[in-house]
Amino acid sequence: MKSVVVRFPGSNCDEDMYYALKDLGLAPEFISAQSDASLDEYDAIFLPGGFSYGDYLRTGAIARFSPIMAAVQTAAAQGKIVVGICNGFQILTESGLLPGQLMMNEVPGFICDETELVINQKTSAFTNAYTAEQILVPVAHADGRYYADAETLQRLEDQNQIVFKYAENLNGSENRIAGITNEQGNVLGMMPHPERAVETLLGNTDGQNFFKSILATVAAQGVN
Ligand SMILES: NC(=O)CC[C@H](N)C(=O)O
Repeated sequence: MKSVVVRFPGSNCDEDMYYALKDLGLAPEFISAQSDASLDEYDAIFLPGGFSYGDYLRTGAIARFSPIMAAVQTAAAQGKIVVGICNGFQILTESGLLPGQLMMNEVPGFICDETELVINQKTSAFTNAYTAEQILVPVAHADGRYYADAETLQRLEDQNQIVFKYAENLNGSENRIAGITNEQGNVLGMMPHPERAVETLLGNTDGQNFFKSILATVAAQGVN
């Protein structure tokens, strides 16, 4: 398989993401958000964390107009794996690829910590390799409070689109939501950072199975 990490002006988790993908066999490349190239050659597309366009206006609100986003929309519609971590999640909601919105944390301020996540959907494209009920994953955000209207929240619950929930609600997210997919299950956004939990030397490998799940999903689609 081949994967790609999209670099926006202000991305700062792009190298971490690239390292995790490379280490775990997802064969990444980088592409600039300013590119209008096609993403046809890639099986999975990753929008990393950071502060695209300085978080001005609203997080992700400017980045979603980047030239590359047309190809990201196409890839998502084709059923390819599209992942947005943290600022990437914010860009995906602003793009309309995922429902809802990321708002300022309930207690305003930047949270930099590790947090327990409940794996709420074990069979998703992003969690199928996990056997654990909960995993420990780093978080680093000021605008991580997931918000959607009651009808949308009910639909997310009913259609099993809530993949990760916070064990303890650290930012005031509705329904303790930490990560969701689209209806088709191929586009995922999450605020915590699995790419920062893949290295024994750094003391946490709970993120590895996130990437192994994607590898298994792409392999099941018939891609080597
Ligand atoms: N680590 C990140 O991606 C930060 C996301 C975003 N800029 C926020 O503070 O909420």
